[in-house]
Amino acid sequence: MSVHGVTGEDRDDYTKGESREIRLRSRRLLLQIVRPHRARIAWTMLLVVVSAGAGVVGPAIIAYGIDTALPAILDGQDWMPLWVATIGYVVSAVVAGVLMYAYTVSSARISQAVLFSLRRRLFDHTQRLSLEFHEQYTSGRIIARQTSDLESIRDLLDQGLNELVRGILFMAFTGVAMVLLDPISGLVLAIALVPAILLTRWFQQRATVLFRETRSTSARMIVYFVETMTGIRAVKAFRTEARNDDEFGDRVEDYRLANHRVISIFGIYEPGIVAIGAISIATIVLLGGIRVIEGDLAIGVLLATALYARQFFQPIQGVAMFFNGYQSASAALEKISGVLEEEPTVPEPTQPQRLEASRGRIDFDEVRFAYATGADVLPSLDLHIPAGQTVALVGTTGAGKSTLAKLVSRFYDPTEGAVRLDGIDMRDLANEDLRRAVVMVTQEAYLFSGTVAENIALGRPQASREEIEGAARAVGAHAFIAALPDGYDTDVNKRGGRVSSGQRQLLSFARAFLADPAVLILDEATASLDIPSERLVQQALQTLLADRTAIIIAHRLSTVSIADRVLVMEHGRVIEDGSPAELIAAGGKFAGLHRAWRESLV
Ligand SMILES: Nc1ncnc2c1ncn2[C@@H]1O[C@H](COP(=O)(O)OP(=O)(O)OP(=O)(O)O)[C@@H](O)[C@H]1O
Repeated sequence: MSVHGVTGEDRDDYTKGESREIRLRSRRLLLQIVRPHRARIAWTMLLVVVSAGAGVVGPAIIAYGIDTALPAILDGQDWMPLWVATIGYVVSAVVAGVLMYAYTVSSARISQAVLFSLRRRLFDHTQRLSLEFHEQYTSGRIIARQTSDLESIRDLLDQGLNELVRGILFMAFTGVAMVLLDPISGLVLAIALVPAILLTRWFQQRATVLFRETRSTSARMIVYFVETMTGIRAVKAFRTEARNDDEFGDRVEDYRLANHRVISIFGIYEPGIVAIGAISIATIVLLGGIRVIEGDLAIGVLLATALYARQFFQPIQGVAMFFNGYQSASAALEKISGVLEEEPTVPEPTQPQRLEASRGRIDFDEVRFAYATGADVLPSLDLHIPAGQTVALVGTTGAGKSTLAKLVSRFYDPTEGAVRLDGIDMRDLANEDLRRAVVMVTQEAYLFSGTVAENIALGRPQASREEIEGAARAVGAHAFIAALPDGYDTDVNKRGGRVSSGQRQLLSFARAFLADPAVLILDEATASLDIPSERLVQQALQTLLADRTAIIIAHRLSTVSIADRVLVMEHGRVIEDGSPAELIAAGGKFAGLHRAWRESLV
């Protein structure tokens, strides 16, 4: 099975080769992102090495103070060594502090830069991917990639990595200082390290399982929350609140239990490490004390080794925690690298043909089309639409009307045959020209956050305010916009800026009017409007469709009357094709539909 891109993302039964492929992919991504910061990384490493070194000399200076500086004063009134020890201690502490500050700032800069570029790349790339990808890879998963996945990488970079590097260096330097000062105490510490490592391994293994459980229970909880709230209308309509409460309660309880189990292993691990530390300090003090009494060890060295032993175990928990953060961050990076590996299924041509001013002729030449997941939706379509014609598509649900429209907008490419605009195969057409020539107005008439004017201006970003108003007037939207609290500057998401579904349609018509494409595809909204709104929308439509090629997926038969030509579709084939009057006269399927509609009106 393939693990390319997002395929197999939800599987947890990867073979060794597949896991390796995924690991390599995310490592490649990491290297690409980190490469521009090589110089800063080297500098940051230098800072942390020197600061950890400076942080470790303190106890050694104390040993020097006690064993050398104090006797010098007592024996010969020589205060110099004590001054050296005091100043040395202060200087090392200040140097360690300043370098630590520089290290923290510098490493934070790197992690911010890495996150920033990852975030941007992910956004750019996801946006560029074709509709086919988005129709399969749900928005919930895209959101998870941009939020929780990036956050777990951020956590690792911000805290985990810092602690790991600093902690390991600190332990290494402390261990070396210990061996240099007093090899016997160093040996005690080395022996104590064995149970500490065993305990840490046990903790890590348990924690891996338990942290995975907290992540998946939390994801289940969030998914349920999002699903319920996005489907709030259905929840209200079917009164499912109580059942949802129970379901959500179960998920919260699972999450609580998972957290509880995590806390209980911390309850064993942390005191365990403290106890190992305490026992090793006691042993060092006991063995050292005996040697001090026997005159084999200086008292200052004993104190220093005890201090070293105490600080030796401090970073170990941070290091253990790093590996947990690392696991979730690397899983996140693997998923993100999968999304970034996806290629647009509708690629831009490498040598695009330019089409400065499209006239709007559309040809389907022997087109066969099937979605990646299924059988032929359009088995064989030969359709020619001259420039300027208004074509209405009617037919049963699932007949392939939207699919035909998606091919004209080049959201998909045909499986066989070609779709041409003014004789040019769409696959060869420059993206920019295609987007200018063909505009699709979808059913939901989506409004982005921003003002009414900004929403209309999406059709042509450089349009002036006069042109925006002109477009609104042309489609009959000016009157209601002017009545909004701030007119064209009303925020569509704020109170008072809420617009009705008919008004929403008029705004999307104004947007399309401003874009002024040669070909307009319109997926008519299914929601029925009241009669005055419907009349308004019909009038707006007539203005919008004048002088351009139009393909309307007609859900309202009233719309069909303004079409030059009607195509009746069934199972991906055009079964009737002609002007509305011709089809009514022919007495076929359309005539039947039309009769039923006429009768429903009276
Ligand atoms: N993204 C997709 N992936 C796989 N199959 C799809 C996809 N979109 C549509 N289909 C299938 O293609 C067929 C045609 O769908 P299409 O949406 O073109 O029909 P339609 O005529 O527009 O229907 P409706 O009037 O209900 O919108 C259907 O059988 C549908 O299940």
